[in-house]
Amino acid sequence: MARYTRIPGSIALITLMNPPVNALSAAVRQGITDTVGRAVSDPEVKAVVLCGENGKFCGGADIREFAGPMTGPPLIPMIDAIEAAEKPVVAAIEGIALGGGLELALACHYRIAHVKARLGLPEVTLGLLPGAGGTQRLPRLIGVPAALDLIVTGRHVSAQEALKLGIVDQVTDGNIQEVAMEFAQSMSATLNSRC
Ligand SMILES: CC/C=C\C/C=C/C(=O)SCCNC(=O)CCNC(=O)[C@H](O)C(C)(C)COP(=O)(O)OP(=O)(O)OC[C@H]1O[C@@H](n2cnc3c(N)ncnc32)[C@H](O)[C@@H]1OP(=O)(O)O
Repeated sequence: MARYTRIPGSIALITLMNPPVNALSAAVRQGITDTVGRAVSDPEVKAVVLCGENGKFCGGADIREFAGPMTGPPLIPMIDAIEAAEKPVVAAIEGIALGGGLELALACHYRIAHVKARLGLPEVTLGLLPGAGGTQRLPRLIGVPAALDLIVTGRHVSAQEALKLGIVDQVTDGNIQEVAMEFAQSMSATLNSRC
């Protein structure tokens, strides 16, 4: 599931809700698809913030659904729709952004991480390769050698290392949602002043 909240000041806050790690279950993918569509089509919304409930952004694919048939919206079109949104979309990364969770964040236009967050593409530890754009978006963002290191080792990086590598735009020890919403607001103001 994903909760949609309209924040005064023209921000839509989308919160992933799937305890314990807000993994991308069929219901979460459906929730993201629906709420992003709602935010994009609402003329009052100028920017979008994507976050996870209970201090965790997203743990990636829901490993509890691996045994069954795939249901719900596929991941790639959902992620591509975020990248294609004509309003700034900011990922507010707290706790973890792993696997498909990091791929989701990479499709956002900006990423803000809490200082204690960890990011990574651990697919290789499951015998997989990142399949939702991570092998394209990460090298474009940080270069091939650094991206390859993360993809083939599956190691997690701290928020500070992610900042140094260029995966995230800002690190904060403050309230991640408030910082991300302020950032989104200023990005939308900058974009609007240029139009
Ligand atoms: C539809 C998309 C299809 C494909 C593209 C995407 C592919 C991927 O995303 S592959 C990557 C999937 N994610 C992972 O491999 C992460 C695996 N988890 C971890 O590394 C760790 O659990 C953690 C770092 C997320 C948390 O570690 P820690 O704090 O030490 O806690 P636990 O390991 O004890 O886990 C707590 C709790 O969370 C459950 N859990 C963890 N990850 C997932 C997940 N991806 N899906 C569902 N549930 C997850 C874990 O089982 C524990 O549950 P219980 O407390 O009930 O045992």
